[in-house]
Amino acid sequence: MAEAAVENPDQLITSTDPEHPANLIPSLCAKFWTLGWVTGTGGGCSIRDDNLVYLAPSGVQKELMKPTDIYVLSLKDQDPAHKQQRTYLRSPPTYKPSQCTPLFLAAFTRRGAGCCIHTHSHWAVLVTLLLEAKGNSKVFEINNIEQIKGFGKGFGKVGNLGYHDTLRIPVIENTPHEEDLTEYLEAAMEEYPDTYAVLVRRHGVYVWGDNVHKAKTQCESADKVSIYSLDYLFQLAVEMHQLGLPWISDIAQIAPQRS
Ligand SMILES: CSC[C@@H](O)[C@@H](O)C(=O)COP(=O)(O)O
Ligand SMILES: [Zn+2]
Repeated sequence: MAEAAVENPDQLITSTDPEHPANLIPSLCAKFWTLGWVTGTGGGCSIRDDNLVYLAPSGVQKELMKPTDIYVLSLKDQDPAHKQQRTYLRSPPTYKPSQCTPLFLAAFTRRGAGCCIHTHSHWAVLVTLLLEAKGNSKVFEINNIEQIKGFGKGFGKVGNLGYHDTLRIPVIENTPHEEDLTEYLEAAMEEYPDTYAVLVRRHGVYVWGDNVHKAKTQCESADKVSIYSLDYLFQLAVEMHQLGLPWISDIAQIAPQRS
């Protein structure tokens, strides 16, 4: 791991602004820990601010991270021919960068995302297990649920999905090493160009948005994605399954009755 020459690397992670990525990543991960989305060392998130990418270290309890633990790299200074040899503008002294780094970078470079969140949410894992039991299905599909309207139609598209539209999230198989997921995540992005998320079987989910707020909370207009909405849908789907209810239904024909 090489480090590029920057006069004062620590300046890159020093700010009193709580919205600065070096402050936001630890506070988001602490919040995600309370939701069960990051557990132990699993899960995490990364933020891109223009050309700068902020990343957590690997193998640390993500909810206990500090701004001084954060890595910073310059996206344009990475050599696409040598993906494994990344150069960092700023590295904490005793860690390695998150194993999720190449997956986060895929969201930034291939989708222009400003934030990518990786959770180990129970609901995400359970959905992938239910799909495994349903013939190892490679896509989660759900329609006719109001919350679907919270999702944009897709990368570069204007507007949101409608109530009767089908939300599709591809599922990739887990690999023993997180980095090895990258090629499958990239292939899923190609196959499902509109998706804002990729489920990883028996592991969790990667979700991205064009900025941190869109990735995390907003859900009311195009090109916005909500990890909260997504986790809500995963939970709903698991509970629908427990009740014997299908995720895809054909109720578009049923018009509301006026008395
Ligand atoms: C419980 S270990 C989990 C890791 O292998 C991985 O899945 C993960 O999400 C976090 O990797 P990390 O390198 O610690 O950022
Ligand atoms: Zn993980």
